[in-house]
Amino acid sequence: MQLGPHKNSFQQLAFLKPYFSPYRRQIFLALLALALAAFLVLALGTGVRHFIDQGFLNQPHQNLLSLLLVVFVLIGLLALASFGRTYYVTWLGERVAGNLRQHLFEHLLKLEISFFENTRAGELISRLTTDTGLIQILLGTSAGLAIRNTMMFVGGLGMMVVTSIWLTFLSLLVVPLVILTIRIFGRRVRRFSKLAQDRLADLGGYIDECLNNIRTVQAFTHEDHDRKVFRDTSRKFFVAAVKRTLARSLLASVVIVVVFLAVAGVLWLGATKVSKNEMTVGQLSAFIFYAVVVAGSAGSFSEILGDLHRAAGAAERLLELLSIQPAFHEKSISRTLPSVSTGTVAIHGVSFFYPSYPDRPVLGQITVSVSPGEKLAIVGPPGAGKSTLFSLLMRFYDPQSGSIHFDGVDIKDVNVQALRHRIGLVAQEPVLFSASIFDNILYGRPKATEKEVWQAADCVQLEDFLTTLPHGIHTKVGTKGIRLSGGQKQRIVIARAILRNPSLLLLDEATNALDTPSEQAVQQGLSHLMSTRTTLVIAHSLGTVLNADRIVVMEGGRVRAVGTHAELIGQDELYRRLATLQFADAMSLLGGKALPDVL
Ligand SMILES: Nc1ncnc2c1ncn2[C@@H]1O[C@H](COP(=O)(O)OP(=O)(O)OP(=O)(O)O)[C@@H](O)[C@H]1O
Repeated sequence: MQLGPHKNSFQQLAFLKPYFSPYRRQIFLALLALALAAFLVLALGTGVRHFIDQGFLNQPHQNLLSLLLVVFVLIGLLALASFGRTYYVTWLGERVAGNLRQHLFEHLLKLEISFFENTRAGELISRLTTDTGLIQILLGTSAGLAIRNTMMFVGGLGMMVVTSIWLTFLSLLVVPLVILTIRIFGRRVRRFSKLAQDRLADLGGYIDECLNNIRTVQAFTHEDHDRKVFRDTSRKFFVAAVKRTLARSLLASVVIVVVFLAVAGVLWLGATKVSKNEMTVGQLSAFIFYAVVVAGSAGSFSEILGDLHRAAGAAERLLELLSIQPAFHEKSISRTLPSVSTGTVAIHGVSFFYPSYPDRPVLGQITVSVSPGEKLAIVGPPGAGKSTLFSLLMRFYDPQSGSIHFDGVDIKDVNVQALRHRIGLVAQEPVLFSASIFDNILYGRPKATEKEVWQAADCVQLEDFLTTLPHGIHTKVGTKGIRLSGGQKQRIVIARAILRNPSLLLLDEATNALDTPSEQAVQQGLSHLMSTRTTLVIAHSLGTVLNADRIVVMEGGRVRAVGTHAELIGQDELYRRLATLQFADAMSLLGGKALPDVL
């Protein structure tokens, strides 16, 4: 699934509405503080008028002190209101952006595997951090400014009318000019904002891929190439960001020039009126004060609009993510798994192609049944579809035809998490998180006790290794377990599966040689894990196929033969070839005899 373009408009910001609903009290307090701050600024204008006309010009000694006192009280209240405004508006911005981020992350966790195959993690990280950051700036700063300035604009305009209707009329002539400027430049700001954000996401994606594969980068001395690609990508972002900033700066400066030219014109007209005694100095001063307030508010709208356009671009990108439907709907759940799990699997007539390659069938008419406690080995040449079968059992994908039953129930009818809860997948490549060994094992069943974690670690003979570590089982393994050897990693992921205690084990067997103590421990761990549950194992070693109850031979997405090792060696040409090629080393070691129980 590709993240595609979306219609861009301020209306998209409306998706934020539900995120505000739990915070009515804070919204009320923020609005109250905003209204009070705006009212007080406007009241200052009247203060200025009386200060000049009565206090300063006419009776300087009588009223000056009391007027000054009133102004001080107003300023004190203004400080209080400004504090409330800043605090509550910022609080709301942080809270809503945090909740949005949480919602997006939860949404991502529900999306199907194929989405992540087509979207780079770095791009998603950029959306979750930078884009929600832009929304946070809008809500935590710009929205407050917008409301305050709207109040000041409307209030200031009202006071201008009260002070001099004629001068107000003249001042308003400038408004259509301002609106036109905003429309012309605003569109450009929005376009370049989206572009800059897209380029930033590309940059994030590149950093993510490069740093995650740093060993390959260094091993292939790819640094120079990566430096160049990064510089080019970075330059594209810079160009887009500069275009955005240019459009934004032009918007701000043109609006400010237009507005303040108008103020200067009004000042000149007002001065003429004062000289003709048609207006008092106090009135003109108050008018100018209000005109500056109104002009300042109008001027700041261009800045706010810039933020709004940037946030609209971010909202568009976040909506693209949110509009992607999760793979599984609760509505499709019509059955529950039986309370006692036997681990039976019945695959019937399953055909499948990957959504990204609809013309390339990967599995065709697969029918296999696995009884409770049975060990079924799957063998076949590379690309036969063995791992794909595991992906279908895990419901990472759904087959286009046929059905898969687990514990007697069609897996399409049950809750996908309940299904996965009963399955333990041990992948060929051990996946570790940058946490301690203890936490990596606990990942299998987060509610397990410490004793149970230790028991799982004992099953894979981790004890000796743990004593060599500075913090024992609580030693951190580094990013992706970089500080551990391949065998140590494998033992930890097996311990994790042991702790999970699934009724069905899907094991993509590691191909490592079996001649070191570490790998013997891996095999013992696997043997412990397989002994008490239904197991499907993609087999790469002779030991595994010999110990399996049955072996399925796959080729080109189809089941070619099923039987025991002895049966297949006699009957199936491909199996014979696989056994002689793939298991040749082990067979030659034993002179062609069966291996002792290693599993
Ligand atoms: N995510 C994917 N998207 C598209 N095609 C895929 C995907 N994963 C695997 N394939 C294709 O599906 C086919 C079967 O792959 P699969 O990994 O199931 O084979 P396999 O038998 O497990 O191979 P191996 O033994 O090499 O691991 C291959 O042709 C592969 O290219």
